[in-house]
Amino acid sequence: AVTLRDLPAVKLHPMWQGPLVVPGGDRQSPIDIVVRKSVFDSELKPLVTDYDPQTCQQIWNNGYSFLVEYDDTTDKSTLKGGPLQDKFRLCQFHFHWGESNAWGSEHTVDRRLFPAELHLVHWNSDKYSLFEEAVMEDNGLAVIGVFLKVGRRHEGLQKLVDALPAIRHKGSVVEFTRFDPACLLPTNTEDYWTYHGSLTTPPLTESVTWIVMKQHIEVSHDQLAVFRSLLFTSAEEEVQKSMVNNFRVQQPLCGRSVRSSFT
Ligand SMILES: NS(=O)(=O)c1ccc2oc(=S)[nH]c2c1
Ligand SMILES: [Zn+2]
Repeated sequence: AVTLRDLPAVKLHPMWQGPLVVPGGDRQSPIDIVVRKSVFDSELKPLVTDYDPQTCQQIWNNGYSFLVEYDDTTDKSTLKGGPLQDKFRLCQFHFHWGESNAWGSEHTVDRRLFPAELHLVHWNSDKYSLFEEAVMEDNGLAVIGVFLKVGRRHEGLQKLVDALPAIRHKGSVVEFTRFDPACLLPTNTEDYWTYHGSLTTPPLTESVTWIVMKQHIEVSHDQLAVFRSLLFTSAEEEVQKSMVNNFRVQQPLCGRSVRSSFT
Protein backbone atom coordinates (compact mmCIF):
# COMPACT_ATOMS: atom_id res chain seq x y z
CA ALA A 1 0.00 0.00 0.00
CA VAL A 2 1.05 3.56 -0.58
CA THR A 3 2.02 5.45 2.54
CA LEU A 4 2.36 9.19 3.01
CA ARG A 5 6.15 8.86 2.86
CA ASP A 6 5.91 7.31 -0.64
CA LEU A 7 3.89 10.23 -1.95
CA PRO A 8 5.65 12.08 -4.74
CA ALA A 9 6.12 15.73 -3.88
CA VAL A 10 2.43 16.46 -4.09
CA LYS A 11 1.88 20.15 -4.83
CA LEU A 12 -0.61 21.19 -2.16
CA HIS A 13 -3.13 23.97 -2.62
CA PRO A 14 -1.91 27.23 -0.98
CA MET A 15 -4.50 26.67 1.75
CA TRP A 16 -2.76 23.54 2.98
CA GLN A 17 0.75 24.90 2.48
CA GLY A 18 -0.07 27.24 5.33
CA PRO A 19 0.22 26.64 9.05
CA LEU A 20 1.29 23.02 9.04
CA VAL A 21 1.19 23.12 12.84
CA VAL A 22 -1.00 25.63 14.67
CA PRO A 23 1.08 27.58 17.22
CA GLY A 24 0.33 26.03 20.62
CA GLY A 25 -1.89 23.42 18.95
CA ASP A 26 -1.62 20.13 20.82
CA ARG A 27 -4.80 18.47 19.51
CA GLN A 28 -4.66 19.02 15.76
CA SER A 29 -6.16 16.85 13.00
CA PRO A 30 -5.82 14.74 10.90
CA ILE A 31 -3.69 11.97 12.42
CA ASP A 32 -2.55 8.44 11.61
CA ILE A 33 -4.61 5.94 13.64
CA VAL A 34 -2.18 3.30 14.93
CA VAL A 35 -4.57 0.38 15.47
CA ARG A 36 -2.43 -1.52 17.96
CA LYS A 37 -2.06 1.65 20.09
CA SER A 38 -5.80 2.41 20.17
CA VAL A 39 -7.49 1.67 23.50
CA PHE A 40 -10.74 -0.35 23.58
CA ASP A 41 -13.40 1.48 25.65
CA SER A 42 -16.46 -0.68 26.48
CA GLU A 43 -18.38 2.47 27.46
CA LEU A 44 -18.44 3.62 23.80
CA LYS A 45 -21.94 3.17 22.36
CA PRO A 46 -23.13 2.68 18.77
CA LEU A 47 -23.74 5.91 16.87
CA VAL A 48 -27.37 7.05 16.76
CA THR A 49 -28.05 9.16 13.67
CA ASP A 50 -31.49 10.54 12.93
CA TYR A 51 -31.27 12.49 9.66
CA ASP A 52 -34.29 14.09 7.93
CA PRO A 53 -33.64 14.34 4.15
CA GLN A 54 -36.12 17.27 4.06
CA THR A 55 -33.52 19.42 5.83
CA CYS A 56 -31.13 19.15 2.85
CA GLN A 57 -30.89 22.60 1.23
CA GLN A 58 -27.99 23.20 -1.17
CA ILE A 59 -24.68 22.04 -2.55
CA TRP A 60 -21.86 24.49 -3.20
CA ASN A 61 -18.18 24.83 -4.05
CA ASN A 62 -16.41 26.81 -1.33
CA GLY A 63 -13.01 26.72 -3.03
CA TYR A 64 -11.68 23.96 -0.73
CA SER A 65 -14.24 21.16 -1.23
CA PHE A 66 -17.93 20.94 -2.09
CA LEU A 67 -20.40 21.13 0.79
CA VAL A 68 -23.93 19.71 1.05
CA GLU A 69 -25.63 21.98 3.58
CA TYR A 70 -28.55 21.17 5.88
CA ASP A 71 -31.04 23.39 7.70
CA ASP A 72 -29.65 23.33 11.24
CA THR A 73 -32.14 25.79 12.76
CA THR A 74 -33.98 22.90 14.49
CA ASP A 75 -33.05 19.48 15.86
CA LYS A 76 -34.33 17.65 12.75
CA SER A 77 -31.10 15.94 11.69
CA THR A 78 -29.12 14.82 14.70
CA LEU A 79 -26.28 12.62 15.95
CA LYS A 80 -26.05 11.23 19.46
CA GLY A 81 -24.60 8.17 21.20
CA GLY A 82 -21.11 6.98 20.30
CA PRO A 83 -18.62 8.86 22.50
CA LEU A 84 -21.00 11.82 22.81
CA GLN A 85 -22.85 12.98 25.95
CA ASP A 86 -24.90 15.64 24.13
CA LYS A 87 -27.08 15.86 21.01
CA PHE A 88 -25.37 17.25 17.91
CA ARG A 89 -27.03 18.83 14.85
CA LEU A 90 -25.94 18.01 11.29
CA CYS A 91 -24.93 21.19 9.45
CA GLN A 92 -23.02 19.93 6.39
CA PHE A 93 -21.01 17.16 4.83
CA HIS A 94 -18.07 17.34 2.42
CA PHE A 95 -15.16 15.25 1.16
CA HIS A 96 -11.36 15.33 0.76
CA TRP A 97 -9.70 13.49 -2.13
CA GLY A 98 -6.49 13.08 -4.15
CA GLU A 99 -5.47 13.56 -7.77
CA SER A 100 -5.07 9.77 -7.98
CA ASN A 101 -6.74 6.83 -6.26
CA ALA A 102 -3.49 6.18 -4.38
CA TRP A 103 -4.12 8.92 -1.81
CA GLY A 104 -6.62 11.59 -0.76
CA SER A 105 -7.86 10.78 2.75
CA GLU A 106 -6.91 13.00 5.72
CA HIS A 107 -6.82 10.28 8.37
CA THR A 108 -4.93 7.05 7.76
CA VAL A 109 -5.11 3.66 9.49
CA ASP A 110 -1.66 2.19 10.20
CA ARG A 111 -0.42 4.60 7.52
CA ARG A 112 -2.90 3.19 4.98
CA LEU A 113 -4.20 5.92 2.70
CA PHE A 114 -7.64 5.90 1.09
CA PRO A 115 -8.57 7.71 -2.13
CA ALA A 116 -11.05 9.95 -0.31
CA GLU A 117 -12.69 10.70 3.04
CA LEU A 118 -16.23 11.91 3.87
CA HIS A 119 -16.79 14.30 6.79
CA LEU A 120 -20.28 14.67 8.30
CA VAL A 121 -20.14 17.82 10.43
CA HIS A 122 -22.38 18.29 13.51
CA TRP A 123 -22.43 20.89 16.31
CA ASN A 124 -23.50 20.59 19.96
CA SER A 125 -27.05 21.96 20.07
CA ASP A 126 -27.49 21.09 23.76
CA LYS A 127 -24.82 23.65 24.67
CA TYR A 128 -24.72 26.19 21.83
CA SER A 129 -27.24 27.92 19.56
CA LEU A 130 -25.11 28.39 16.44
CA PHE A 131 -22.39 26.48 14.57
CA GLU A 132 -20.26 29.65 14.65
CA GLU A 133 -20.36 29.56 18.47
CA ALA A 134 -19.77 25.82 18.80
CA VAL A 135 -16.78 25.86 16.43
CA MET A 136 -14.83 27.86 19.04
CA GLU A 137 -15.63 25.56 21.97
CA ASP A 138 -13.92 22.50 23.43
CA ASN A 139 -16.68 19.98 22.74
CA GLY A 140 -18.52 22.06 20.20
CA LEU A 141 -18.31 19.79 17.14
CA ALA A 142 -18.57 16.12 16.26
CA VAL A 143 -17.35 15.02 12.83
CA ILE A 144 -17.92 11.51 11.48
CA GLY A 145 -15.14 10.45 9.09
CA VAL A 146 -15.86 7.70 6.54
CA PHE A 147 -13.16 6.33 4.23
CA LEU A 148 -13.97 5.84 0.55
CA LYS A 149 -12.51 2.99 -1.49
CA VAL A 150 -12.76 2.58 -5.29
CA GLY A 151 -14.98 -0.34 -6.25
CA ARG A 152 -18.69 -0.74 -6.92
CA ARG A 153 -20.70 2.30 -7.94
CA HIS A 154 -22.44 3.93 -4.95
CA GLU A 155 -26.09 4.38 -6.03
CA GLY A 156 -26.90 6.88 -3.26
CA LEU A 157 -23.89 9.05 -4.17
CA GLN A 158 -24.88 9.35 -7.83
CA LYS A 159 -27.51 12.09 -7.19
CA LEU A 160 -24.73 14.16 -5.64
CA VAL A 161 -22.24 13.34 -8.43
CA ASP A 162 -24.82 14.48 -11.02
CA ALA A 163 -25.05 17.87 -9.31
CA LEU A 164 -21.29 18.58 -9.38
CA PRO A 165 -20.96 19.89 -12.98
CA ALA A 166 -23.29 22.75 -11.97
CA ILE A 167 -20.87 23.86 -9.22
CA ARG A 168 -17.53 23.45 -11.03
CA HIS A 169 -16.25 26.87 -9.96
CA LYS A 170 -15.50 28.28 -6.50
CA GLY A 171 -18.52 30.20 -5.22
CA SER A 172 -21.16 28.39 -7.29
CA VAL A 173 -24.21 27.01 -5.47
CA VAL A 174 -27.28 25.07 -6.58
CA GLU A 175 -30.40 23.90 -4.77
CA PHE A 176 -30.05 20.32 -3.57
CA THR A 177 -32.94 18.70 -1.70
CA ARG A 178 -34.17 15.44 -0.22
CA PHE A 179 -30.77 13.82 0.13
CA ASP A 180 -30.44 11.35 3.01
CA PRO A 181 -26.82 11.42 4.26
CA ALA A 182 -27.42 8.14 6.12
CA CYS A 183 -26.99 6.41 2.72
CA LEU A 184 -23.30 7.41 2.87
CA LEU A 185 -22.67 5.67 6.20
CA PRO A 186 -21.19 2.16 6.22
CA THR A 187 -23.52 -0.69 7.24
CA ASN A 188 -21.51 -1.13 10.46
CA THR A 189 -21.85 2.03 12.57
CA GLU A 190 -20.78 0.28 15.81
CA ASP A 191 -17.07 0.03 15.03
CA TYR A 192 -15.16 3.32 15.09
CA TRP A 193 -12.14 5.10 16.53
CA THR A 194 -12.61 8.37 18.43
CA TYR A 195 -10.21 11.08 19.60
CA HIS A 196 -10.20 14.80 20.41
CA GLY A 197 -8.90 16.92 17.54
CA SER A 198 -9.46 19.95 15.36
CA LEU A 199 -10.87 21.24 12.12
CA THR A 200 -8.55 20.26 9.27
CA THR A 201 -9.09 23.56 7.45
CA PRO A 202 -8.89 27.11 8.82
CA PRO A 203 -9.69 28.18 11.49
CA LEU A 204 -8.22 24.77 12.63
CA THR A 205 -9.95 25.23 16.00
CA GLU A 206 -9.57 22.39 18.54
CA SER A 207 -13.28 21.80 19.01
CA VAL A 208 -13.85 18.43 17.33
CA THR A 209 -14.70 15.03 18.74
CA TRP A 210 -13.61 12.88 15.80
CA ILE A 211 -15.47 9.63 15.08
CA VAL A 212 -13.65 7.69 12.32
CA MET A 213 -15.59 4.67 11.05
CA LYS A 214 -13.70 1.38 10.77
CA GLN A 215 -15.71 0.21 7.75
CA HIS A 216 -15.27 2.12 4.50
CA ILE A 217 -17.83 2.71 1.75
CA GLU A 218 -17.22 1.95 -1.95
CA VAL A 219 -17.64 4.39 -4.84
CA SER A 220 -16.77 3.81 -8.50
CA HIS A 221 -13.67 5.13 -10.25
CA ASP A 222 -15.92 7.26 -12.51
CA GLN A 223 -17.80 8.77 -9.54
CA LEU A 224 -14.52 9.82 -7.93
CA ALA A 225 -13.30 11.21 -11.28
CA VAL A 226 -16.21 13.68 -11.21
CA PHE A 227 -14.97 15.01 -7.82
CA ARG A 228 -11.68 15.80 -9.59
CA SER A 229 -13.51 17.73 -12.32
CA LEU A 230 -14.29 20.45 -9.76
CA LEU A 231 -12.11 23.55 -9.65
CA PHE A 232 -10.48 25.45 -6.75
CA THR A 233 -10.81 28.60 -8.83
CA SER A 234 -13.73 30.89 -9.63
CA ALA A 235 -15.05 31.43 -13.17
CA GLU A 236 -13.30 34.83 -13.44
CA GLU A 237 -9.78 33.55 -12.69
CA GLU A 238 -7.70 33.12 -15.83
CA VAL A 239 -5.82 30.04 -14.64
CA GLN A 240 -8.18 27.21 -13.61
CA LYS A 241 -6.91 24.77 -10.97
CA SER A 242 -8.39 21.27 -10.52
CA MET A 243 -9.79 20.63 -7.06
CA VAL A 244 -7.60 17.70 -6.00
CA ASN A 245 -5.34 16.88 -3.01
CA ASN A 246 -7.54 19.03 -0.74
CA PHE A 247 -6.32 17.23 2.39
CA ARG A 248 -4.22 18.56 5.26
CA VAL A 249 -0.87 17.00 6.20
CA GLN A 250 -0.99 14.82 9.30
CA GLN A 251 -0.42 16.35 12.72
CA PRO A 252 1.49 15.22 15.83
CA LEU A 253 -0.49 13.08 18.28
CA CYS A 254 1.01 15.02 21.25
CA GLY A 255 0.30 12.19 23.68
CA ARG A 256 -3.37 11.83 22.79
CA SER A 257 -4.91 8.38 22.96
CA VAL A 258 -7.29 7.08 20.32
CA ARG A 259 -10.12 4.95 21.72
CA SER A 260 -11.83 2.16 19.81
CA SER A 261 -15.41 0.95 20.21
CA PHE A 262 -14.37 -2.57 19.20
CA THR A 263 -11.67 -5.08 20.06
N1 LIG B 1 -12.52 19.19 7.43
S1 LIG B 1 -13.31 19.31 8.80
O1 LIG B 1 -12.34 19.28 9.89
O2 LIG B 1 -14.34 18.29 8.86
C1 LIG B 1 -14.13 20.84 8.92
C2 LIG B 1 -15.46 20.85 9.36
C3 LIG B 1 -16.16 22.05 9.51
C4 LIG B 1 -15.49 23.23 9.20
O3 LIG B 1 -15.93 24.50 9.26
C5 LIG B 1 -14.90 25.26 8.89
S2 LIG B 1 -15.02 26.94 8.90
N2 LIG B 1 -13.80 24.53 8.56
C6 LIG B 1 -14.18 23.22 8.77
C7 LIG B 1 -13.46 22.02 8.64
ZN1 LIG C 1 -13.20 17.80 6.18
